[in-house]
Amino acid sequence: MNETFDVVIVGAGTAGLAALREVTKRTQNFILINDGPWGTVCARVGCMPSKTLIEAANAFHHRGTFEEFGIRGAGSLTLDVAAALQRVRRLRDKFVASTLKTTEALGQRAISGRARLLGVGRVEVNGHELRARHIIIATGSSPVVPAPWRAFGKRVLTTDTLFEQETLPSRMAVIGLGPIGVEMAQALSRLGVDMVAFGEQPTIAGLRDIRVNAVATDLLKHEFPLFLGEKADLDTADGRMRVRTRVNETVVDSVLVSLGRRPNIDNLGLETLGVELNAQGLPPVDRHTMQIADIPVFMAGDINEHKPLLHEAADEGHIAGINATRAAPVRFTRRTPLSIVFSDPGIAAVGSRPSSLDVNKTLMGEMQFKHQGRAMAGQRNKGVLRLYAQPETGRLLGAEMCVPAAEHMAHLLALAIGRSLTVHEMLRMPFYHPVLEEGLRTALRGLSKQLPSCGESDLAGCEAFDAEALD
Ligand SMILES: Cc1cc2nc3c(=O)[nH]c(=O)nc-3n(C[C@H](O)[C@H](O)[C@H](O)COP(=O)(O)OP(=O)(O)OC[C@H]3O[C@@H](n4cnc5c(N)ncnc54)[C@H](O)[C@@H]3O)c2cc1C
Ligand SMILES: NC(=O)c1ccc[n+]([C@@H]2O[C@H](COP(=O)([O-])OP(=O)(O)OC[C@H]3O[C@@H](n4cnc5c(N)ncnc54)[C@H](O)[C@@H]3O)[C@@H](O)[C@H]2O)c1
Repeated sequence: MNETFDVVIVGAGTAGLAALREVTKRTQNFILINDGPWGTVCARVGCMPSKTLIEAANAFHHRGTFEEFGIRGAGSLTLDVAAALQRVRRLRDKFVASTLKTTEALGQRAISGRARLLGVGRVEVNGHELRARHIIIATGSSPVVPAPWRAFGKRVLTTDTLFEQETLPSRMAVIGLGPIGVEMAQALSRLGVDMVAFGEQPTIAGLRDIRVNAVATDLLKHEFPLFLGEKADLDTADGRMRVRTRVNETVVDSVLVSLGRRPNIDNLGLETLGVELNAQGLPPVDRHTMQIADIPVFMAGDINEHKPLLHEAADEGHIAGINATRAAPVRFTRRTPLSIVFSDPGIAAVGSRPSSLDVNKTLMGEMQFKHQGRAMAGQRNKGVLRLYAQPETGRLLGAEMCVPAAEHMAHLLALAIGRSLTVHEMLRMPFYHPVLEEGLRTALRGLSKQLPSCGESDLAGCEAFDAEALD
């Protein structure tokens, strides 16, 4: 191929597909290159199969609430693990098929192969050199597995292999308690695996608020042993796999390694771009344009390590796709930070993180869900929600939580924070009764008490009854 393409997109994950959508609106002179299976990490081995497995685990786990509801016979319910895993793969295949529709229609403009950059405007794939006016790099990330651990073969699982299992081992360890470790350790435990989990940090699931972290870790510890604050390593004891920390050791059949993910940059040729690379081997990327330095190369999605989340990858592909087809890049305002971990209760963080706020200059509001009426009715009365606000203006800055319906609460708060709403403006919103959001209102009222009071004719000043049935 001697022609020069307007755009070459490297990587057909969520970021690459979002870029493709924008590029195809502006030019048909493009190439999309993908190494390995098509269908995106999200649909194949990420968000979707993990959430499908979690749903099965939670459905079975809820039998533990039946007796209290007066439903008898829960003790005789059994789980067909193989069938649950088959369902994960069946749905996974549908999810993957839905992502393939766009790329299958591309014909020769979609190339399977491992791309390597040869310089600005030059990409090599399958032994051929392609020329491009603009390049979008969206090669994603892969699970970190320490080299010595690979010697354990199939006994070491990652989320790349977990959903392919026909059945589950009896005893497992999860090592690494970021979002993936927490979600999978709880799900596997609820599916009947004898679980033990290890995290190097004192916090789990990316939480920064130590009060929320304390509640979240305590809730998980009721389900399986959790060892925090120590790095774990693997070795062998009498031919069996052993997980060791400085203070603990335990023998398991298998390990799910969730130590984090590293950008797919091996042999990608980033060094040929003529820009300085950081210690991780990554170039500087402007998160408002997705451009690398001032060269016609863009980098979107998990590869750039900004925020390895699906909606951020999609936004970054969108930005890169538009900017790779323009003479001068447009600067985009990024969205309010939002992350959700699909544990039960859910864990979420919105807006400014407590670690970035001056605690002496920030108001804190808190709600413990133990006494929240609607949560009690559904046997979901666990967890804590914490809100942060600016004292001078009463503006809501951020929130962290481990509460029932965290995913919905977090979206409501993201809207409020994105619109710069104040505590009193939020308290003017109607709160239906009885809903879990009344717990959010209690936390807002806690903040309101620390602010100058609103006028007598203002419904934001309507106070709590301090009664489980009414708040
Ligand atoms: C288990 C798990 C659960 C998750 N759950 C959630 C969740 O609930 N919510 C959420 O927001 N996020 C979640 N994520 C994160 C989310 O899946 C990612 O942020 C997102 O998929 C990243 O998309 P991407 O386009 O950057 O990369 P990918 O989808 O990984 O796409 C990159 C593509 O580039 C290809 N490639 C790599 N190198 C080359 C090369 N040299 N040449 C050509 N092609 C190449 C890869 O093979 C791949 O096909 C989860 C991730 C995992 C692993
Ligand atoms: N619900 C979601 O949004 C969701 C779900 C899953 C994944 N993701 C995305 O995928 C990314 C990767 O997730 P992750 O959980 O694998 O990575 P992570 O980097 O968030 O967490 C990995 C954890 O493993 C710990 N660790 C590393 N080495 C260790 C050792 N030897 N012993 C014990 N602990 C060790 C680290 O300290 C860290 O806390 C996340 O950052 C997230 O953006 C999102």
